[in-house]
Amino acid sequence: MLDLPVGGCTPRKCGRGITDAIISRGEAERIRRLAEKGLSLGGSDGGASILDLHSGALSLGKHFVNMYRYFGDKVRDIFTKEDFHLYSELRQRIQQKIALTFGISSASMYLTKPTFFSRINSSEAKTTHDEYWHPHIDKVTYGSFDYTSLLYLSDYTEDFGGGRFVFMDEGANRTVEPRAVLGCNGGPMSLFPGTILVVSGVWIESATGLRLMPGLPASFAAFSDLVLIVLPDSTGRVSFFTSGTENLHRVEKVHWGTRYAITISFTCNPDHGIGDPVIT
Ligand SMILES: O=C(O)CCC(=O)C(=O)O
Ligand SMILES: [Fe+2]
Repeated sequence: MLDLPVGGCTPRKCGRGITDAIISRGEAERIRRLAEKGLSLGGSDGGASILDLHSGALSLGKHFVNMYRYFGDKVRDIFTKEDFHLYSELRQRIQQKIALTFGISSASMYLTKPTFFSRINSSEAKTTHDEYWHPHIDKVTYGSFDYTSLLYLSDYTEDFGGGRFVFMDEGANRTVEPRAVLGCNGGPMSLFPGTILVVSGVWIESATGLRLMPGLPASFAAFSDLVLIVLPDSTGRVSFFTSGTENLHRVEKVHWGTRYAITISFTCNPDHGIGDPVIT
């Protein structure tokens, strides 16, 4: 295995990308069923539940349990080896896509924690864990992240309303000292042509080339060149970005229905790396 220093991984250019071309709808639906099975064992009393196959963390009421300990053999009955194999396969594909886009070595990035499924509905928040809508910077919130990816597992307007992902560029520019920029060594921000291009909308890479994201208002470009609102027609879509202050973001409140996604995160620091989950 190629063992590059962090120099081959740490973002030199900050950026964002979005693609529908690496994970099929069918694969996304299969992985959503895995999430549904796992989350059916628990679930938050409020609107936001998580399931982390790595640590076993599962929302339950107002708390979390380790589902591997709490449910024991029952967990082994509901997840199959194929489920875990698919999870690992999709993770690898996303990792390779990020490496290719940012010009780094896939072997120099490591999966890190937390990497988790999220299920959000419109129930009222019961604890702060249910408050998923706050603007945040992943590297600040989670520490080890260098690259964040989000795999969407349900469809905006079909399965749920509200719940769009929003990059908050103006806020980031206002509140962040240049010196405090994390993660991209002060380098420029890239919106990758061929992956994402914000001129009069958001262009998404698909199996047949580029296509304009459906469902955005014609007035979208008037917002700002850099504020992206990512979601419509989303099952199987992967959004990925550098995790520093350049990518301050939030999720709108979900108004109806249920929204599934998975946050898959990568670090350049091998000490913070984690392995794929295994069924024991
Ligand atoms: O689900 C999303 O669209 C974003 C989730 C997020 O921001 C996070 O997990 O840090
Ligand atoms: Fe985030």
